[in-house]
Amino acid sequence: MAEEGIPGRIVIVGTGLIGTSIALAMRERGAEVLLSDRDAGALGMAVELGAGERLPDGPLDEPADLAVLAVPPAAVAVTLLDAQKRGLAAVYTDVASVKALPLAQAAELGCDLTSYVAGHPLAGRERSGPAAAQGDLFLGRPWALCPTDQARPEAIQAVTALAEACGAVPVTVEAAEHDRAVALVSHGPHVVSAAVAARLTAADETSLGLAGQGVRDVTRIAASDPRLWIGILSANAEPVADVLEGVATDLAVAASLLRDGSEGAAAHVADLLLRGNAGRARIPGKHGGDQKAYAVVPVMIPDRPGELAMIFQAAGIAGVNIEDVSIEHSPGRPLGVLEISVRPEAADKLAEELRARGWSVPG
Ligand SMILES: NC(=O)c1ccc[n+]([C@@H]2O[C@H](COP(=O)([O-])OP(=O)(O)OC[C@H]3O[C@@H](n4cnc5c(N)ncnc54)[C@H](O)[C@@H]3O)[C@@H](O)[C@H]2O)c1
Ligand SMILES: O=C(O)C(=O)C[C@]1(C(=O)O)C=C[C@@H](O)C=C1
Repeated sequence: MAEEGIPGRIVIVGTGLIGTSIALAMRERGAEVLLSDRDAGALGMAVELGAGERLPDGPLDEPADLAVLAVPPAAVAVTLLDAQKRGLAAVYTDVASVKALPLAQAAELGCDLTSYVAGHPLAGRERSGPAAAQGDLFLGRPWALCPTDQARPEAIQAVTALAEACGAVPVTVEAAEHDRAVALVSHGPHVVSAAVAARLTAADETSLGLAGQGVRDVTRIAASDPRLWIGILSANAEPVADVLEGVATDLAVAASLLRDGSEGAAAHVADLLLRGNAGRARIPGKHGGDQKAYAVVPVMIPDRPGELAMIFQAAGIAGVNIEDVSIEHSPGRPLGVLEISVRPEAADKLAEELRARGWSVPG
């Protein structure tokens, strides 16, 4: 039974990262979720993850409260038209990272704009597909809503309730203003991250071997799906180009000042760094609660076959559920660091079990 005040029956079209994350969040609130994707593999995996049931091919016995279109920006308007023709839901929303173009396309195709409220959760990951989905992805994050003048109040209310039920903070903003804003805080930074990461394609082994956390932080989002992102960037081309030109100017000036080498030049470069400090400080903290915080147990692992399996088995024997793992390799070294994320209350137990079995667990 769905909690009161939330859309109780939802259709999700597009069971990738965002669609499946919304589905998981809404399932946790007791909603009935019907899933659809043109990719049978993505759909099957979302169902297996417990995100919901398959949407039947034929008509529904009664329309769902809400349909969420979690498809790439270029597919939003056609998907909306199709969903409305099928009468899938009383209210429709999407999650695309750009808003003005899909809205214009929806109007051009003759979609019903009274039941449609465009949306965009400002939360995501550098990985695509249902396997990367997380039910707590949206906790405390802004969720932009861009209702047109034609949107019915009940439609706005239903989409607001979806965002809130996912733990996000709804922010109403006009579509063109949204697109300029995300060019600055999301799309521009994405290209800058890609440009920094692209320098590494020609890097030699010595340089790569010296990579620390700084370059990993700056390039995390450069690992994202280029097909999705070219669609986002080209649908928001002018605002993104404006941001990139500003960044390019700062970089060109910094390069020429560094070559100059004088004290005065260094002071000018320092000015860019200070502006960087000031800009970074202006990014607000998240509005609400944090995503689940896990404790990380680091384990030094010898580069030997079967080592990971034995560690996972030891965690199982200790009764500790592993939430996530990552491996830090030091190129050319016989040891790596396995970082095991577990619930904070389980961290000591796991560390003790692993130490007792001979592994080195620093800290
Ligand atoms: N990735 C992020 O960080 C992020 C964050 C917020 C919003 N968004 C937006 O969310 C949307 C989905 O992105 P994602 O990261 O989940 O991508 P994804 O690639 O993980 O998932 C997209 C899914 O849509 C399906 N799809 C594509 N066209 C379809 C169609 N016509 N009908 C049915 N299914 C279709 C694909 O098969 C895929 O399973 C995009 O519009 C994106 O701009 C992405
Ligand atoms: O954190 C990430 O990996 C993201 O890509 C998230 C991010 C962002 O730039 O904040 C990217 C695009 C989306 O439209 C919304 C969120």
